[in-house]
Amino acid sequence: MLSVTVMYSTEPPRLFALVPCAGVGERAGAGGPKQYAPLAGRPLVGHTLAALAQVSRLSGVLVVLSPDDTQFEQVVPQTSAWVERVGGASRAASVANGLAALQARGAQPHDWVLVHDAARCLLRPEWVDHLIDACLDDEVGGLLALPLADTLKHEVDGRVDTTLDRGGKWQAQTPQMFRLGLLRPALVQAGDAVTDEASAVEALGHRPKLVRGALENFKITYPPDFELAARLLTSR
Ligand SMILES: Nc1ccn([C@@H]2O[C@H](COP(=O)(O)OP(=O)(O)OP(=O)(O)O)[C@@H](O)[C@H]2O)c(=O)n1
Ligand SMILES: C[C@](O)(CO)[C@H](O)COP(=O)(O)O
Repeated sequence: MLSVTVMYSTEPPRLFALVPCAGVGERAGAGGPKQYAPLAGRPLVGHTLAALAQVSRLSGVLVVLSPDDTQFEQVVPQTSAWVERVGGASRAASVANGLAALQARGAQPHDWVLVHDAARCLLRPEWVDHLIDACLDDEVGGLLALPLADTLKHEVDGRVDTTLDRGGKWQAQTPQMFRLGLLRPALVQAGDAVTDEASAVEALGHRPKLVRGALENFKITYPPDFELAARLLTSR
């Protein structure tokens, strides 16, 4: 197992949220970055940040924007979140750059970072608290996730090639919560090969904790997702 030594301070660890918000939203087809699409009276990312703002144990929220982002301050004029224009070519690069920025702002290696997709705008503060409660005393950290509820097919040319065993398989969500001193080198080592933080931590030989999330915590990815999200947000 490759190991990364995290120096633990005697100070109690703080908790920060890091929100990657530098994607282009190609699959969503919204005509621009999906995080700024209007949704139930707010830009999509406004809902995400409003939920995180209600998590009292967070010492700060850092939003990672694309270097050429010109929209964030216009569409989210009032936010207590910090903003850094250090987004990269992949989600992993945006998160890695954001972690460096967070450390430059004073976060310590033993502090916890909860990475949450800007595009998971249905987040509820109680799910974040549930993750924190489950991981705060854990050696590795963990993530919200859901056990697969459907039968799983492998496709070739639009037809079923084979039916896969779904036993023990979970769908990863966010937030994903790890110590800064573990996650930063894990992402540097993993590079763009990973699609979530847990994968980078797993590649170092660790086993992140799976904490049951909620079906509603889905990621806006494809065009029909906007309408479903709008209906759910309006009904709250
Ligand atoms: N280079 C990137 C790519 C993605 N993200 C962020 O990571 C989250 C999850 O990514 P995804 O749903 O894939 O968003 P996009 O990359 O925007 O979508 P697509 O892949 O369809 O272009 C989003 O909040 C997105 O803004 C990011 O910060 N930097
Ligand atoms: C991090 C993530 O939300 C976990 O499910 C997901 O991997 C990000 O989506 P992407 O499409 O891979 O950017």
